[in-house]
Amino acid sequence: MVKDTHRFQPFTPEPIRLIGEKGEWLGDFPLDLDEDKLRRLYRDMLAARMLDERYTILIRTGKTSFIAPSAGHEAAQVAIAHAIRRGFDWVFPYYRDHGLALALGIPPKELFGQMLATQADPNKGRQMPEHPGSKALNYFTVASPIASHVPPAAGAAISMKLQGTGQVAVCTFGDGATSEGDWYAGINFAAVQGAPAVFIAENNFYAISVDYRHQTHSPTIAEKAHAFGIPGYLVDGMDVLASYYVVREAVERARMGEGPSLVELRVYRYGPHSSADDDSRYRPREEVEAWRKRDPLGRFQRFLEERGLWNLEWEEDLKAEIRAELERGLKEAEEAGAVPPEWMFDDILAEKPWHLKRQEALLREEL
Ligand SMILES: Cc1ncc(C[n+]2csc(CCOP(=O)(O)OP(=O)(O)O)c2C)c(N)n1
Ligand SMILES: [Mg+2]
Repeated sequence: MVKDTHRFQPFTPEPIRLIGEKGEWLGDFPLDLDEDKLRRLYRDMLAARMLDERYTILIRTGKTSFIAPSAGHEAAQVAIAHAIRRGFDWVFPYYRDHGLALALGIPPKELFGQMLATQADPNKGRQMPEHPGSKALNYFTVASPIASHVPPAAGAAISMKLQGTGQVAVCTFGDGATSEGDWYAGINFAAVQGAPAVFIAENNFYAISVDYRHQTHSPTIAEKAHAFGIPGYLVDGMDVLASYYVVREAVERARMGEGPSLVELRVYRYGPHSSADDDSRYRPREEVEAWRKRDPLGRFQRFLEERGLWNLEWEEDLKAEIRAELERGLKEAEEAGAVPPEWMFDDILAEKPWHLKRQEALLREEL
C-alpha cells in the first residue's frame, strides 16, 4: 500500500488534480476527510472571497491605500492553512495571502486593523497595508521585497531541525519570485541542510504586467526543484483537495526528516495586480473570463453538492454569518482608533539610539 506521505509523483507533465470540472473525485485513493472538514474548506474559501471583496470596498471608499486582490487564489491559500499544524508550524507568506491568513485564524479585527493602521493591528500599524503578521500564529510579517523572505524561511527551518522541534516552515510566493536570487539562495540552502521546509509558488502567470513566458524560460516552476535535488510537484491550485493533499504530504515528509519540497499551485488572479494597476493594458478580458469558468469555489461547490453537502440555503446562511463576522471585525478595528504616529519609534532596538530620540522629539513638536 502506498503510504499517505508518498501518494503523489513529483515532476508530472500535467498538474495533479483530484476534483474534475463537474465536481467528480478523480483520486486513486479513498477520500479520508469527514463532512465537517469538507464543509470547513468551502466556508474558508467563501470567507476568503468575501474578505477580498470587502478589501476592495475599503480602497474604493478611501479607507486604505493599497490592496492586492486574491480572488482566484482561494483554493491554494485555504488548502495551505489546513495542511499545516496551526500555531505550531511557521508560515512565511507573501502579500497576496489574506485568504491564507484568515483561514489560519488571524482574527478579522487584526487583519482590518492592519489594513487601516489602527491600534487593532498587533504590529502597531507600521507596515504598508496587506502586510500582516501574527506572533500568536507564527505568521511571519510580510516582506515587500520579492523573495526576501525565502532565506529567513530556510533559516527558520534549519533552526527547527537543529533543535529537533518537529515544526515545519512553509513559505509562499508568486511565480515572479522564482526568478529572484534570494529564492535560489534560500531553497538551495534549505535543501543542502535537509531542513523541514515547504516552498510553495502560487503561480498566477503574471508578475504585475510581466507574463510567465517573459520572466522564466522554465516550462514549469515545479521542475526548478531538480536543480536543488528536491521533489517538485505541479498541482492544479484551483482544486482545493489536490492542493491540500499535496501540500499536507510535503509538510509531513518534511516533519519526518525527509527534507524540503517545492510545490507549484497553478492559480489565476481575477483582479488587477494591486489597487495601483490596470490589468486591461496587458491581458485580454477573454483570458480572465476563461479562468473564471474554472473557479475554485464553483468546482468545490459541485463536489459538495454531489455528496449532499451543499445547497443554496446553506450557502446563504454561510454568507450571512461570514458577512456579520467581517463587519464586526471591521467595526472593532475602526473603534480601536488610529495608531499614534510616535509608535513608529517603538520596538526597534533595545535601547533607542540618539538619532531616533531626536527624530521622535521633532515629531512630537509637530503633533
Ligand atoms: C525585489 C523586488 N522587485 C520588484 C518589486 C515590485 N513588485 C512588487 S509585486 C511584483 C510582482 C511579483 O509577482 P509574483 O511573484 O508573480 O506574485 P503575484 O503578485 O503575481 O502574486 C513586483 C515586481 C518588489 N516588491 N521587490
Ligand atoms: Mg504572479
